[in-house]
Amino acid sequence: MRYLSDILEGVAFTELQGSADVEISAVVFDSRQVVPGCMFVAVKGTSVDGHDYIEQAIKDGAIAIICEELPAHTAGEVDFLMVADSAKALATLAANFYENPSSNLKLVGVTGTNGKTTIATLLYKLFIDMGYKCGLLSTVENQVNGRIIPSTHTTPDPVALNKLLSDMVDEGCDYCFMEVSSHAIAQHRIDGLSFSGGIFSNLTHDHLDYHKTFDSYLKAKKTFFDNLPKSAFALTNGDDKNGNVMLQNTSAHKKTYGLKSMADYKARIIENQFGGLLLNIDNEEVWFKLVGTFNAYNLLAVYAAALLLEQDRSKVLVSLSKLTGAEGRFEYIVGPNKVIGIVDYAHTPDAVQNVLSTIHDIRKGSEKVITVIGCGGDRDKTKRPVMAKVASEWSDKVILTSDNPRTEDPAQIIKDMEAGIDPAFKRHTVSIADRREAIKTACMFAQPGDIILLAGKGHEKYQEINGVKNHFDDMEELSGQFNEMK
Ligand SMILES: CC(=O)N[C@H]1[C@@H](OP(=O)(O)OP(=O)(O)OC[C@H]2O[C@@H](n3ccc(=O)[nH]c3=O)[C@H](O)[C@@H]2O)O[C@H](CO)[C@@H](O)[C@@H]1O[C@H](C)C(=O)N[C@@H](C)C(=O)N[C@H](CCC(=O)O)C(=O)O
Ligand SMILES: Nc1ncnc2c1ncn2[C@@H]1O[C@H](COP(=O)(O)OP(=O)(O)OP(=O)(O)O)[C@@H](O)[C@H]1O
Ligand SMILES: N[C@H](CCC[C@H](N)C(=O)O)C(=O)O
Ligand SMILES: [Mg+2]
Repeated sequence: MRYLSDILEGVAFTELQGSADVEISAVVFDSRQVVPGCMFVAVKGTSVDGHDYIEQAIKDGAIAIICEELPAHTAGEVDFLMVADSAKALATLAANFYENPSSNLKLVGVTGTNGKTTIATLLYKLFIDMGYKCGLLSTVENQVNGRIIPSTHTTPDPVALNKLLSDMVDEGCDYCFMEVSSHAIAQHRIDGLSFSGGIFSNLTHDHLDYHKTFDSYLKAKKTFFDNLPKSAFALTNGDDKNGNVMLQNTSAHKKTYGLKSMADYKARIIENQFGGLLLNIDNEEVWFKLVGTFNAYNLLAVYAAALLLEQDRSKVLVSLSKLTGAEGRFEYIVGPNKVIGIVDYAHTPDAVQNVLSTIHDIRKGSEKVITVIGCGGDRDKTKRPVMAKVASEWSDKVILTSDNPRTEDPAQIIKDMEAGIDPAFKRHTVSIADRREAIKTACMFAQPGDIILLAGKGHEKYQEINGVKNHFDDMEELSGQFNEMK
């Protein structure tokens, strides 16, 4: 139990009706989760306004209400607190409720369009391998020192987030590595957290449905670095066009990594093959299990962050060289006739281009590349034609299919994709809305040694159609097909 007065610390409220001397059982921002004695925070959302649920929350037992506007009737035993921005207040309230767990951990946030899961997961695995107790908050899963907690978002809401951090503190964790999505920054999910470091991977086209313009997407990412404390490090990819923009207004220690530009942490690719990467990293040659130029960046970011967290350089390299990447990121299996099947989470134009150019770099000769790809429904529509264009130009055959159509018509999403394909590449393209059939067809097309890329769903274990998540797993489908081909 916590007192309202404790939870209000640092919250700039403009009006308080009632007494701050009451015990609060929970902080809740969804009326459907109200429990007796809780505080209900009314947040204006993208589809509805939490203020419309205040009455329901009180009926169900909320005893304190945080809101931007007072409802018409405020009589009764309930406390009302007015704030200028409920979403911002929610983050502070949640952190206070759980006694600011982030200040008892070394918390490192990773942001950027692509690579967040890979970098955060590698850091988690690395620090566990070096003997620390750690936490991980990622798209694939959350972990509290080895205990897996399924994740619903890349970055959880402030209440779930602080609860997870508090569990990490209770279990004696030293570090937490977390992904910081642009939605989370814009929605103040991470406000009030105390970061020891921030890492930027890259910025390319994604989420313009939500941020509207590339500039506001960039500004959201930059806010994370603007708000880092002086004691933290701000580590950026110096080779990315916007890498240095991220650090312009931060007061944290500025550090860079890169393969091309002048940087504090440098690496050079010596070998890039299916078996892994040989990097010259700070003048030492080391083999890593991950594949592709983009993973050279991810590995270098992890190496640099570990050094900034004062870890021993040679221990870091030894551990890092043993690690595999995150689930569903460039995971491959070899089928009959040496056909290679790759499952990857590329769901942006840049990621599709990176993964396909990697395949081109590492294939041995004239093997054909067959790509199965779709685009999410109810998400950025402008990336659809671009992803299809990139896939068609970098593959010998493309099968356009579904990837979580959500509430949209799968055929329309495929049409949006087809619009991006140059007529010269159309004859290499087929459209099969059913992803299972699309994967089966790719396997049928494959000649000995060919490479099949299943892009976009990575670790996901479902296909979301009309609000229903049906079990679907690209790797399971692929290995099933390979077994049938035997
Ligand atoms: C667009 C978006 O990000 N939406 C997030 C947002 O919901 P919202 O603003 O739409 O909420 P809303 O439905 O309008 O409701 C407003 C308020 O009323 C409350 N409410 C609503 C109904 C009710 O009966 N009672 C009630 O109290 C809600 O709890 C909420 O507080 O706040 C919710 C609570 O934190 C999130 O769950 C929700 O994520 C949705 C489900 C989502 O799909 N988000 C994706 C796009 C996202 O966040 N993705 C990023 C990663 C992207 C990447 O990987 O790069 C992520 O971090 O996961
Ligand atoms: N550093 C990188 N640069 C460009 N592309 C990358 C990079 N790292 C990974 N990718 C590509 O992007 C895909 C997603 O990688 P990852 O899951 O690590 O990114 P993410 O930023 O966590 O994505 P999300 O925003 O969906 O959570 C990978 O499967 C790969 O195709
Ligand atoms: N986490 C990201 C990627 C989803 C990838 C793809 N499978 C889709 O459903 O669009 C998002 O929410 O945009
Ligand atoms: Mg991720």
